[in-house]
Amino acid sequence: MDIHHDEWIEEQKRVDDTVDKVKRKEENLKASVELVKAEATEIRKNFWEDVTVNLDEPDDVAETHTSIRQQAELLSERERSYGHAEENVKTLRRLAYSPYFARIDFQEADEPLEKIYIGIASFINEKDEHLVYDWRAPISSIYYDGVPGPVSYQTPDGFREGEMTLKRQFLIRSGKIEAMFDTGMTIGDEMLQEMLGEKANTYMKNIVSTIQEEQNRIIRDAKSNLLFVQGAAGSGKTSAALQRIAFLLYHFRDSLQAEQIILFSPNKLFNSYISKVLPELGENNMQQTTFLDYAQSRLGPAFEVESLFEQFENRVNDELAEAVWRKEAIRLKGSKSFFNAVQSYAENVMNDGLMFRDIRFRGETLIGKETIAELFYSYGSSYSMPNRMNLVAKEILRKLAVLAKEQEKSEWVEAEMELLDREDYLKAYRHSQKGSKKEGIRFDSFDKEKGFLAKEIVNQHFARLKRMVKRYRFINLKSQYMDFLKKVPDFMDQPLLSFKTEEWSRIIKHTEEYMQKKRIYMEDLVPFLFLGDLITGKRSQTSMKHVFIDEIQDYSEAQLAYLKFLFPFSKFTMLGDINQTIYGFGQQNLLDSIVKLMGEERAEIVRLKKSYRSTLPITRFTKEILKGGEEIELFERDGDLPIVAVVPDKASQIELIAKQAKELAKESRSVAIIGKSMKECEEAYNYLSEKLEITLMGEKNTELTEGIILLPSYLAKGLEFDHVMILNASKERYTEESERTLLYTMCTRAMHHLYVISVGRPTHLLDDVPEEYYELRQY
Ligand SMILES: Nc1ncnc2c1ncn2[C@@H]1O[C@H](COP(=O)(O)OP(=O)(O)OP(=O)(O)O)[C@@H](O)[C@H]1O
Repeated sequence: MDIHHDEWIEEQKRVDDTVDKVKRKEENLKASVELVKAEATEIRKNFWEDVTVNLDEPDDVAETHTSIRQQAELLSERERSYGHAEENVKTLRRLAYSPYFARIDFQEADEPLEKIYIGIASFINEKDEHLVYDWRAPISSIYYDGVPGPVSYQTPDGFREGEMTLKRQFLIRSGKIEAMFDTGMTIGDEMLQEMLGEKANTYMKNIVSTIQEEQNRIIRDAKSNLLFVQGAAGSGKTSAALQRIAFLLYHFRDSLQAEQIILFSPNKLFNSYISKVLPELGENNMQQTTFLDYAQSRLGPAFEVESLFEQFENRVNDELAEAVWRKEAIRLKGSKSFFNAVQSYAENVMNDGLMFRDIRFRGETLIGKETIAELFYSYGSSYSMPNRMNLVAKEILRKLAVLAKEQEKSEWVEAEMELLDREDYLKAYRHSQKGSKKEGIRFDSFDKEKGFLAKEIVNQHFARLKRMVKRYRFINLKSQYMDFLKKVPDFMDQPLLSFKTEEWSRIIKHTEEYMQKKRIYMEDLVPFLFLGDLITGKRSQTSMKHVFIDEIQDYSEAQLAYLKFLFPFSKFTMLGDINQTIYGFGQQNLLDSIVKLMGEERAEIVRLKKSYRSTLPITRFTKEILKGGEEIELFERDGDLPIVAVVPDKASQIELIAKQAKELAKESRSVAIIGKSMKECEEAYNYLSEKLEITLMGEKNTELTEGIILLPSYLAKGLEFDHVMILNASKERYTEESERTLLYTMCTRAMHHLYVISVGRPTHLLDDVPEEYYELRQY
């Protein structure tokens, strides 16, 4: 809709006026930030002068303690308000750049017309008038949900109704209106076109100005315990999830902190890719992790989890014998029945069969595993598991104290005492002074000195044992898990899928061998940790209020069940696309199994069908790679046809990529060459790096690099690039039907240009794509 020139001038005047006020406030705030900063520095500098330190009498010690605490509190209060004020300055700076992106005119019956301007944060003038409303304020919801005409929105005091007489969108940069549209639609396409036509960045941007109606449902849902979003590639799942976090932090600002929200993302690159969205909206980032990292932290140093890289490479490089048996093992160990079997088994061993370790010292058994087992079973099953283990640990520690005493007289202690050098001796001596009320205590007899030193030596050696006991390391979890694997058919509520006994024994053998190397397969991670948690009674994370899981289609049922177990009181938001499965757990009815697993009554399902990331020709092409991709809706954005380039050999592939990538890089800093596996990428890198400036992204990389990058499919998950080139999508390279979703995921990373290169005949997965949807180039 055309907007009259006068009106444009009027609006620009209002922008100028708002920016002016924002800048003035920023200046004032900056001055007070400096003041608070100076105060904090002063307190820190004079910390010890301003506290009363006197340790003569117990009363003085208490007073000193209080004085230090008060001073520390004062300091942290100042530092907090400094941090807070600095955040506000940053928000004001962003508002000065672009104060708002929308205006709606709203009229309630018998009330004057209100002009509501909406931006990334609210801005109030000295007369307490809202010059800008936060996009999350209740009234702003009309902008996202409604079209001009009768509208209503919910406030904490109930519904308000009225008429929206105007809906206007702005694109403002550096205080200048660059574009302005009046729209009769929910969110006008012109604005969206503007946004989507922009170039990719190494960081994701926020979408507050153009949130779509169905995305808004995800963002503003404050009620559901389980919110499940099934959305096509590029439909804005991740974007909506992040805006949702910002919304929740605003809506529940008195009761919800960013640390009480955790997001599980597919890999570390993705973590950094999304890390700026919330800070840009003036919010702190939630906790962010990958399932692997999270699990590794629960596992501790005893085992190292198979990396993302190994997991994928082992499976896709079919020449590895491992690929064959693992597919089935992964399916089984990731099933809910298997997870349930862990629980039944754990209940069973509460009565009999728990495995312990001897507590050994200097090659001898101090407390035998049988003794520990006896001790454990002496506490009946009426004790809760955490209590029972706690009591066992206490009893072991008590026994250790007695044994330590006995050790003091042993020969090895004498021998060590003789070997003590002056340094060690002094250390022991100083230690003897610790906690002593009278300073300057002396070893007044040789025996006393000897006795003391002996005790010190034994204590030092026993400290490690005590630590292990406190961490329940007397439980032999590894053997227990192996025992479980052997007995699992007895605990499953359905037969072991297609396994024959000897096949199952082979899997157990492989698992054991791997664990002997202190490694653990990804599919063993959940059953192993869960078994450990049930046996030790480890607590789950009850304080987490929201758990977000992105790329849910790559989670097994067991992983999901485990997350539910870990976060029993959390609300879950899950985002996924069954068409982007790359690990192939084969969950066809992902949604059904999730709802069943989570057992949620208040479950909400939102489907996002429209794909925004790519140009229309790219989406049309990628949609055809899928069987049953009809559900995906195209967003009208012009662009070139994708190119399928057939080259005769690998050397010509390298030549072509080098040439094309150089061309593309001239107009964009975001060019990605995506290979199926890392092995393939490394191979290409060896040649390409001689011809052009290129970065190979590996598992260790935690940040996306600008320019031309080379990365394997599983690291490209969730990311997007202006231009994408797919490495060798040939008939030989993509043979299996199950790789359809993998190829789809890779191709859908492209925003503006897509090149699929094939050495020889392209994969059959492209057979159904109509010829007119791409340009075929034979080299
Ligand atoms: N309402 C919107 N306004 C502007 N841009 C949008 C909107 N929704 C999505 N986008 C853009 O579309 C692209 C894809 O979004 P996003 O990565 O959130 O999708 P996704 O569903 O998580 O994708 P995938 O599953 O393929 O990883 C991003 O560039 C995002 O900025």
